[in-house]
Amino acid sequence: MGTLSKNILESLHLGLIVSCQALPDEPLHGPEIMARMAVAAAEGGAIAIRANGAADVRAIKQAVALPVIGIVKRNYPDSDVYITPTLRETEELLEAGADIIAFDGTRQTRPGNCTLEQIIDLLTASPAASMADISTLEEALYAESLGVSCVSTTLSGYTPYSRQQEGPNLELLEQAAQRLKIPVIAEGRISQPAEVEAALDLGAYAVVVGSAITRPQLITRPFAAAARKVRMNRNGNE
Ligand SMILES: CC(=O)N[C@H](C=O)[C@@H](O)[C@H](O)[C@H](O)COP(=O)(O)O
Repeated sequence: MGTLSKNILESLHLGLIVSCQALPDEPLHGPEIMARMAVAAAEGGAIAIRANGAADVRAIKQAVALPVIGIVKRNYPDSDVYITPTLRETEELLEAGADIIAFDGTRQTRPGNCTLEQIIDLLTASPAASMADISTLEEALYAESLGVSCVSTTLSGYTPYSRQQEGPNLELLEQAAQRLKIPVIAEGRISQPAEVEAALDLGAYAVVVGSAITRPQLITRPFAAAARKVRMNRNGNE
């Protein structure tokens, strides 16, 4: 890792990273909207932004003076791996100027003949830092052995063999933080400020929060459900 990417990684320490992502089927899809979302996150105190797609990465880098962690979500017919699955997506993010590039760090089969090792080798030779999105402790240890800059617990609950649970997998986070020498980022299903604090106390280098801050269609649901509950109770009692 070069000095620049080392400094960027260090700037994340004990901070909140906000994931600003909206897929094509989501109401807030589009680089301009995601750039405004990133400005709002920066105003709120985020120290870095995680973003999907080269266009969003470019727009966000123009809008805020924060490091950007880039991914490209792309589905291929021959693989379940969809977060920066091949060298093609990795190159798109390098061209877009992502400071840190995150990718599926599991050992699942990738599209084409691409391997995890190839992606990490490309990033190691690049100016960007690398972040392996893992779902188990074994994957975290393996990614570290391949020379990644950091790992993130992003994929816990999203691979068929990892622990499936509603909230964040803080146990995986704690174990990885104890065993690895590189930074371990907490990411996935963190929805309360107290969980951010808990993750940092358990050894997280930094914490990523996405949906709980940047997906208003999901944030609305529990409020609407609370109103619906009252409505149903009242109607039932009338
Ligand atoms: C599994 C997967 O595809 N995770 C994606 C990775 O970038 C995003 O959809 C998540 O929003 C992000 O990881 C943050 O997590 P949460 O939105 O739960 O705070």
